[in-house]
Amino acid sequence: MDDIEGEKIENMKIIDEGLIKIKIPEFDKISSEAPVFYNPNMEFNRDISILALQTFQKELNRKIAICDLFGGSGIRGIRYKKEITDTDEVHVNDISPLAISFAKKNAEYNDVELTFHQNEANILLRQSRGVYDIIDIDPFGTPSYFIDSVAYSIKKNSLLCVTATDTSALCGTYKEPCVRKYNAMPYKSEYCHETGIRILIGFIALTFAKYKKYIIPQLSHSSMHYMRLYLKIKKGSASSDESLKNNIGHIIHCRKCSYRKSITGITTSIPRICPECGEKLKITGPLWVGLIQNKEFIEKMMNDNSKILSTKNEIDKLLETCYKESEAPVTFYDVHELCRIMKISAPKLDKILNTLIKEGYLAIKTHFNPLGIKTDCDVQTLKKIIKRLVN
Ligand SMILES: C[S@@+](CC[C@H](N)C(=O)[O-])C[C@H]1O[C@@H](n2cnc3c(N)ncnc32)[C@H](O)[C@@H]1O
Ligand SMILES: [Zn+2]
Repeated sequence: MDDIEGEKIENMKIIDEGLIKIKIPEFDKISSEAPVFYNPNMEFNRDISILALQTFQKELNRKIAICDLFGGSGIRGIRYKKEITDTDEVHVNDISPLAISFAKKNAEYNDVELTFHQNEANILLRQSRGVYDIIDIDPFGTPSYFIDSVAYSIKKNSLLCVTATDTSALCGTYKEPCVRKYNAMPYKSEYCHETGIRILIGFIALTFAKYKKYIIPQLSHSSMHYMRLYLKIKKGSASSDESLKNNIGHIIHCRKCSYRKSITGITTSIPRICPECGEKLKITGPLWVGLIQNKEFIEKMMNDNSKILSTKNEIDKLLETCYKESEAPVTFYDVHELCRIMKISAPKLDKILNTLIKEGYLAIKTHFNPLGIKTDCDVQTLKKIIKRLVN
């Protein structure tokens, strides 16, 4: 039995992850109601983070200070300290006194020295401007409440890692929460996980611009129930203006014929009627229409994926797809959705990909959807190609 925060915790269990072991209270189900939050399904997220943070540290080529702003059991911060070489300080924060007590015990248990804060995340960020090279935000649900404080607090030439688990808002299951939290109109299309991640990135970019800071996405992925971003942060008013001008825009989509297009610019006029079939268009945004993957950064992560990570194979697969996606066009076609519109049965994905490539088009798989194709081929030509393959 352990005595933590004056409470006797009857049933403890030991979790073995990466190079560490932590003790947490026994729980029946993963829930924000648990006395201390731990989600075993997020091991993949933490493993990728180890790789991304190590890659960033190597690029900086000096010791780095990391803030794990929503520490929970401490597992993330402890792993960062233990598994990333050349960390300087790792700070772990959580609003819950019980979580911080567990995190402290777990740090001792793993023989690592960390700095602990028991604070509301916004308050810690406002009090620690310019301190951290990396800030990791892994809250319950939306990160939107914390983005302004991060934008104020974070150093230039730093890395921001963001998890969002409110995918139903970002993907447009309900419109109002997305408008409220991200000031953007979502649309529940077959590629809504991509527009969702782009809404999140766009919201961060627009918030950061107030502080003359801008973002360069390094790796963006939608996995299981969450979205995760790794963004480099730079500073400069002219570059922030330029970044918004080139990367913020809207996506127009026709429900009837599946035509879609990304429109760059905040004040650019947006067509309302589908040029292909005359149907009224759906408009998503404002969102990030620029690149969401960085080839060089991902390549470095791939080359570095030699650490002992139990999700290594899944990481390899994701990184390879994101690497290929890095220069692909915005949005993708879901082959089954196109075939549903055309009322035909779907040919094999690889058959379509190979035909597109043979005919001189770009054709790439996407991590967002196993049935998705990113291509520069227009939708009407793509439909003709698919029809030809079926006949
Ligand atoms: C999703 S969990 C973090 C999980 C952890 N990063 C991991 O990898 O296991 C979110 C944590 O944020 C804490 N929290 C919630 N609201 C907070 C706030 N406003 N400021 C700081 N911590 C907060 C909760 O107590 C909880 O431990
Ligand atoms: Zn149309």
